[in-house]
Amino acid sequence: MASKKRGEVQLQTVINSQNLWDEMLLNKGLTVIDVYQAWCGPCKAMQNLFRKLKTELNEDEILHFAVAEADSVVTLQSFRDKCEPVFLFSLNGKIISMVKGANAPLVNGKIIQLINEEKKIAAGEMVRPQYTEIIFVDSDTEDAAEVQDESAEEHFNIVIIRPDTVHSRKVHEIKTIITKGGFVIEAEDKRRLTEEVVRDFYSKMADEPEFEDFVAFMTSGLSSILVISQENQQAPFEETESETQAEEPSQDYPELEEKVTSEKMKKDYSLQEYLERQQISQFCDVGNSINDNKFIDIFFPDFEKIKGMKLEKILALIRPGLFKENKEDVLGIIENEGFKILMKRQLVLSKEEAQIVCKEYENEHYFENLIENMTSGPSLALVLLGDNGLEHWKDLIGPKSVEEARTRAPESLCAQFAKESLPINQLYGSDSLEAAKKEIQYFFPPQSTLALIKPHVHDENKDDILKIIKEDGFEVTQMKELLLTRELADCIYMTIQTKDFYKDVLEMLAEGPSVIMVLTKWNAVSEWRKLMGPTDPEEARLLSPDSIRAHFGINVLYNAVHGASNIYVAEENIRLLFGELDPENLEEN
Ligand SMILES: Nc1ncnc2c1ncn2[C@@H]1O[C@H](COP(=O)(O)OP(=O)(O)OP(=O)(O)O)[C@@H](O)[C@H]1O
Repeated sequence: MASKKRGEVQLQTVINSQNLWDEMLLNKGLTVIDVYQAWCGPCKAMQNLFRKLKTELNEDEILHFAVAEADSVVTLQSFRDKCEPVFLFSLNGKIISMVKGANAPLVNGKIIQLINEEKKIAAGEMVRPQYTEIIFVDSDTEDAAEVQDESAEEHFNIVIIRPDTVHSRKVHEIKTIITKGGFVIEAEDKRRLTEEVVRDFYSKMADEPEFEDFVAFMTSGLSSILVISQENQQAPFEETESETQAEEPSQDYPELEEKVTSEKMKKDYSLQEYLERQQISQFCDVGNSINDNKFIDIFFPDFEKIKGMKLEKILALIRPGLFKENKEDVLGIIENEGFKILMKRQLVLSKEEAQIVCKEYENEHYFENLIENMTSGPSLALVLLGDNGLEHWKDLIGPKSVEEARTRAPESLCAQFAKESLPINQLYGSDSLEAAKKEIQYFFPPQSTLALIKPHVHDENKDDILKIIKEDGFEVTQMKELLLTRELADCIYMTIQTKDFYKDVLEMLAEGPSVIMVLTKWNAVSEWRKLMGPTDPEEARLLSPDSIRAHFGINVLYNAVHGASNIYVAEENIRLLFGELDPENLEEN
């Protein structure tokens, strides 16, 4: 190590015994520990970064740096005889993170993130996150793989598609361009961003003169949020062996930073670069990878569960014979198999409809009989959503004929629920995803309704209501916040203008902005009225306890939500508040 100049404050505490390690754990705040081997010394290249951070952050009370010799500290025995540098992050005595390799940008980002969090926690602005403590195990054992290594973590990018782009219905187009570029959309949702989230996500722009207007714009309507990963992507920041070996202790930090940064930029930048090349970067914003995990937690709390899933929507049909006798058994099996029933419709098929769902039997001698049977009583059409839904449903229902099912797939629903009257599978499923799309459109033609969340509903309850709406299979096609003028209120509440209580309704609407939405789903007008529940929340709590008014309504005036009374009013109000909507591909956005 270079000799210290007289008077120079020591940057890193040296830990070369277990006692000193235990003492270090008593540090308040964050301690960044460079674990080194006696034969090669600590990572000189990173010392410049630490020096810079120490000066810039000026947080000596809560930011400490240390070097620890793996051979002298029992706790660090799993790091002995390794040539790769390792950086540990100890927060108030607990090792909560680790970076392998001299990855300057990652270490830099981690320190800034943890120090900012410590400051916010001290100021009472945030609750301390639940970090998992890293327990070191001998690297020769299999358990070693369980140690959390930030450098080898999977990385995902958050992309926010701006409200004006969602409003002009370009989301589908943008998603198609993104997937054509080899990127995978791991999760997506549409929501109105809160001011806090916008300020945090776009914090780099905070000093720009028009930032306040930008915040107002970004919170004005629905944004579309995507989590993106790149197929076959090498984990970002993961260094190859040659890169690691090239990092000699004698190297200068600026060169190293440049090398690692350019590596980071190359991988991290590719999505941004691709969006720019495709000329769509003005419609959407890519998060910075240091914060992306935090925003994934905010937007998709169950991301760990859904990532990697191939959620597919298909049309399924329970034919008349089975519907009549075993409907409940089959619905139970469907739910047990992990499918979500998005829509359900009991209908007596027309001849034309029966031909669609019996196409695979058109050359069979019993085809005429089959069509007759199919049109003789009610069937149940379902829209199912499931992981790998298309194949899963095909496997579950089995072959198209009972004979084949009995020999080849006796466990299948076809064999289990065979009816002697017809030799065919009593269950139908779409043959491909393209066919599913067409069939769903045919059997469940989308309809739109106007919905409103009234001004008295608190922000957190608005989010809960939106969640309920989406879980009920509605697509939130449009959304904005608006203070309803007398003129607009008169149009929305045309039928109650002569009632005594109308003046109370006007006063209630004038209390603040309402959230105005276009909700799209099959039979949307009546489905939304069903989800809202009876006008009076008291009655709702008795008769429809799961309804929105039962949960969020206070009294008959402050009853949380409104819905158009019929399709004509819905269409007229949507036109008034949002202009003409393209009826094509309503579910595509
Ligand atoms: N008796 C009343 N006193 C005060 N306000 C009322 C009363 N009846 C209805 N309202 C208010 O007027 C709104 C419109 O009344 P309407 O009879 O059309 O009920 P609705 O169709 O269930 O509700 P909405 O039209 O809001 O979906 C109600 O949502 C409620 O806020």
